[in-house]
Amino acid sequence: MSSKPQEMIIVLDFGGQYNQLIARRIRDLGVYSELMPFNTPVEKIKELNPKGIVFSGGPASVYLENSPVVDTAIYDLGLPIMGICYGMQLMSHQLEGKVQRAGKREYGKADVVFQPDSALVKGLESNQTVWMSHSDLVVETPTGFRVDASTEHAPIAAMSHPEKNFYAVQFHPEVRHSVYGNEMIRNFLYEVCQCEGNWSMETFVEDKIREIRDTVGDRKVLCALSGGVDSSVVAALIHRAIGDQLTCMFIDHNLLRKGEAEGVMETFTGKFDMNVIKIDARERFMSKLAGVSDPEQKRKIIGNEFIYCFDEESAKLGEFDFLAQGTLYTDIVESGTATAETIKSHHNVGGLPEDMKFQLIEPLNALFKDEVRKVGEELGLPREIVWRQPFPGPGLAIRVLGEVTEDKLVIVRESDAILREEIAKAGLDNEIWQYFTALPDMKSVGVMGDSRTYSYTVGIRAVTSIDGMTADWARIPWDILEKISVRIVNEVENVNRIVYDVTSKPPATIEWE
Ligand SMILES: Nc1ncnc2c1ncn2[C@@H]1O[C@H](COP(=O)(O)OP(=O)(O)OP(=O)(O)O)[C@@H](O)[C@H]1O
Ligand SMILES: O=c1[nH]c(=O)c2[nH+]cn([C@@H]3O[C@H](COP(=O)(O)O)[C@@H](O)[C@H]3O)c2[nH]1
Ligand SMILES: NC(=O)CC[C@H](N)C(=O)O
Ligand SMILES: [Mg+2]
Repeated sequence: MSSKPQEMIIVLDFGGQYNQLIARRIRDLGVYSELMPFNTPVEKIKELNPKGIVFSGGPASVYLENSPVVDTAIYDLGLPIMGICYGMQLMSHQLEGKVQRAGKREYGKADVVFQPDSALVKGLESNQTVWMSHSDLVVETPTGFRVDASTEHAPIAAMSHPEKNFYAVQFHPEVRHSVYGNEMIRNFLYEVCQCEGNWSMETFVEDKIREIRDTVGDRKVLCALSGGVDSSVVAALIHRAIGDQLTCMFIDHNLLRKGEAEGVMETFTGKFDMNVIKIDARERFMSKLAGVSDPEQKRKIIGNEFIYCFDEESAKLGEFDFLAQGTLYTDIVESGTATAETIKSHHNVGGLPEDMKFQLIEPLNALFKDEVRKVGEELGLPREIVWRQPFPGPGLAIRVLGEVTEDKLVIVRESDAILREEIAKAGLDNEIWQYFTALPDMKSVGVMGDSRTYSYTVGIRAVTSIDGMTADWARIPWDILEKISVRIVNEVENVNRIVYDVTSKPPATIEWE
């Protein structure tokens, strides 16, 4: 499901770190935008009928063999194009300008001077601070292009072909350090692409509802419901679209937090007028996980088992052609794409079995968590669902490092419950984005009641974030950490040591597996 009835800007992805931010900024400026692989066929682009295209940054060098390129037919579509960093270099290279390695690399802030009549800086100051990250440079513009801006080390820091509506910048307008970056993107959207700006969460909801109705017709949809933000929003959206053609299925795989199974059923059967079924799949997940300790293998087993479970259980209820999931863009990019490396296979993307028969409905798959929360608010979902902390589908299985056993699950479940209780008591639950305990496969020596212990260490992880793509460790006050530590060691058996994870993402990730 990716047909877009509205104005759209396509961002072609050349593998840069900030690419997802480009699409994000464009949406924030009121125009729908999606990131797509750089090799998306021109035919597909034409079909989507975008108002313009952005070429993103990326780590490659255009003058080397096998670097990613676009089909040159793209330049003949008559569409505005904006090239950013690698995107600028590519435009220059393919239109027969010249790119070479720079004498001096530029990383970080740079002062750029624009020609005041460039469309990108309409209404803005010509002297600006921008953020650079490159070691190659355009040294000759292609025929018909003009130089729009320079920095000390980059005489061609921006260029354009105004008749063709091609614009290119060596710096990164999508990052906040580029002071007028957002305004330059706005100028590209509204001055160059002549967008109207008809995208908002409200129109997003309307479009998705229409799209779901068109796709589903009178058939039935099974929604994988975890009670988390994403699947709750998906369920509400689909319910609005097709009413009781929707059945939600919540799986208890024995990897849930304390009280979660009961809590989710209570919320959904009490507050919503939806069909929600709980499946007890504790046995089957545990038996499949027995003896497995590799994180990726665990994730794939869980992803597969989810689908087999949905398949078998839904067959008992009738015929379901569609499976709806709360997949977000983050899940997709971390699972690995044509250009992005696999960081971890999210169960709902990289963990799906090849022989799956359902057709997927994933209305949120271009969005980030904070955008999904806005959709949830737009749909009128209760605060406690919209602002719930994320909980991964593979659940406690990726918080018990190595092999998952009942004994170890008890330790994470109980310690997590204490952590959550204390964080709530301290009133920190709205400030901290996600918080949980993890059980590294590690024992150490302690002394309790004059006796030697040789027991497990529990790790506390708490992070602040906006979208889960990057995160910082939360500065929980020491006295609260102390309370949590004392309670866990006293109340959870087989634990004699607590550590606090003080790494951000990157270089770590939020979950430990
Ligand atoms: N226990 C479960 N039962 C049924 N479906 C699940 C379960 N856990 C996860 N899923 C499915 O996998 C998807 C991805 O999980 P994920 O944790 O990213 O999203 P979420 O649980 O909806 O939201 P949140 O990120 O807030 O936890 C869910 O949206 C849901 O469709
Ligand atoms: O549904 C999910 N299925 C998964 O397989 C999965 N792995 C990580 N997460 C959640 O994603 C966010 C980013 O996690 P990481 O920094 O650990 O990659 C964090 O919020 C994680 O809890 C998952 N969610
Ligand atoms: N950030 C980028 O897009 C870098 C592009 C190119 N590899 C350079 O170093 O100049
Ligand atoms: Mg979840």
